[in-house]
Amino acid sequence: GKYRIVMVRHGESEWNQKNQFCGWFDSALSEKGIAEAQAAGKAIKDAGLKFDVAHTSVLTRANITLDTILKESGQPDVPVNKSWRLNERHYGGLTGLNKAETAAKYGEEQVKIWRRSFNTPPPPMEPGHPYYDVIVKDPRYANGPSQEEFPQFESLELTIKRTLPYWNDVIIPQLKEGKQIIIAAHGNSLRGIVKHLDNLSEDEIMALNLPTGIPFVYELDENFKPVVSMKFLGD
Ligand SMILES: CC(=O)Oc1ccccc1S(=O)(=O)Nc1cc2c(c(O)c1O)C(=O)c1ccccc1C2=O
Repeated sequence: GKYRIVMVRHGESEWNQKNQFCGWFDSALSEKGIAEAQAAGKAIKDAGLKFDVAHTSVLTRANITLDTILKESGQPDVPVNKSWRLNERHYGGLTGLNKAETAAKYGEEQVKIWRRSFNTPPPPMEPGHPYYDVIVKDPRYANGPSQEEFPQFESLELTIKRTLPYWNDVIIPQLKEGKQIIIAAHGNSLRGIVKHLDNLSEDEIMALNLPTGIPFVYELDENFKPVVSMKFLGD
């Protein structure tokens, strides 16, 4: 196709390891997550993929995944653009809870509803929540979102709604300039891009769980329609 773009979901974080909702909390990569990022870098190197620019969220687990990939593939100086719009979904008041705590606090039925809902949000993260201040006051959000539009929770629908402007207003123009791009982001922000590219339904995108640390390639035609969808490296 006329255009090609590489994307990768960051590796396991320390909170993933404990089955805790992470969302906008800045959890580090676990040892396994670091190893996944190194393997991703090797796959990129073996595929001979070179980039002019890289995009990622403002969350460390995605940033380190990207840095590791760029270093492992011998291109440490690729300029990196960070945006909150590529952040993971904000799990609101569930942030930090694990499976048992979530079920204990809200009941299995509510969890089942949340799991299969595209537009039902989790409860808000209110001031006083253990992670409210560390997230809302993080200087990384100096360039947005503004205090008024700062999310206290996100449904998958809301996550996709704030990720797609980045695709349309930043990525597409750079593709048009002929730039080779890699995006290192999160399961739900990448779902937004994939749903848009492949015109997937709400149910189809909710059924898609992108694997961590395995880069995938899209080849797009002149209208940015996929001619190759989600080709995983190493396949
Ligand atoms: C694999 C796993 O243990 O997932 C966890 C982790 C923390 C809490 C609950 C669970 S669970 O086993 O109930 N599974 C589980 C639970 C949930 C979700 C989900 O995708 C999922 O897989 C959501 O997307 C989700 C989205 C928005 C609110 C709640 C949930 C939720 O409660």
